Amino acid sequence: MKIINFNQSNSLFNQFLSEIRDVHIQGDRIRFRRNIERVGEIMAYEISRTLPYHPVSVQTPLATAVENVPSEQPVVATILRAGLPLHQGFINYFDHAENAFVSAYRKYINEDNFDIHIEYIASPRLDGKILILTDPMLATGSSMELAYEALLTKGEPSHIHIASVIASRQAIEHIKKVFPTEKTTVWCGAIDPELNAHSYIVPGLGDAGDLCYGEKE
Ligand SMILES: O=P(O)(O)OC[C@H]1O[C@H](OP(=O)(O)OP(=O)(O)O)[C@H](O)[C@@H]1O
Ligand SMILES: O=c1cc[nH]c(=O)[nH]1
Ligand SMILES: [Mg+2]
Repeated sequence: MKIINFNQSNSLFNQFLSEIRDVHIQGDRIRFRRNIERVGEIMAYEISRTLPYHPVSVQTPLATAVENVPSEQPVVATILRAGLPLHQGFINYFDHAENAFVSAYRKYINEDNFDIHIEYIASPRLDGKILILTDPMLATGSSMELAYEALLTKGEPSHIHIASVIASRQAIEHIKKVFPTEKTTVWCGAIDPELNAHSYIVPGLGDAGDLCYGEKE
């Protein structure tokens, strides 16, 4: 399985990620969402380099130009609700993509233990298509695993790109076990070392859904 960690090279991406993490900046909700969207835009651009391309002739006002354009458009899928700004970033660039949505949330049994509930899925057929699964946080990796399981009821994608802002080391190990190695690529902004007792990523960024949209009860 190919794992691409944006933290390992220097670019503007790191500026966006540092603002996303920064407790003194992330409270500016519109900036937080927009920074996550910008991460999605950069990741979409990088993933676009891996697509198949073919040449097309374009009529300019003066003559004909030949340009290479993608031969296939991906299906961009996200996990509600924290995935929405990342998803928006992807479709800002993949503007011809199909879209899929899955809801997943942690239902706490007690302070430290929870089950993940999937209740909603809206997706096109996925057979033979390139699937991009977006979620800003890969903590245990279970939401991503269960969302993928739910999406498989819509067909087998030809390739799966998992895109997340911050992953834990544990989630990366989990993803390696439960996704098909030969056709999965993971793109993440950083791989953090730990999970705390509530299975939050440390240092992480806090609660991505709440930072985007406010607390839920
Ligand atoms: O890897 P995991 O351990 O499954 O945790 C990651 C999940 O947690 C967050 O969503 P959350 O459950 O907080 O829902 P929300 O988007 O409604 O805030 C995040 O967006 C992931 O979906
Ligand atoms: O660190 C984490 C883990 C799960 N969900 C979040 O929003 N943050
Ligand atoms: Mg949340």
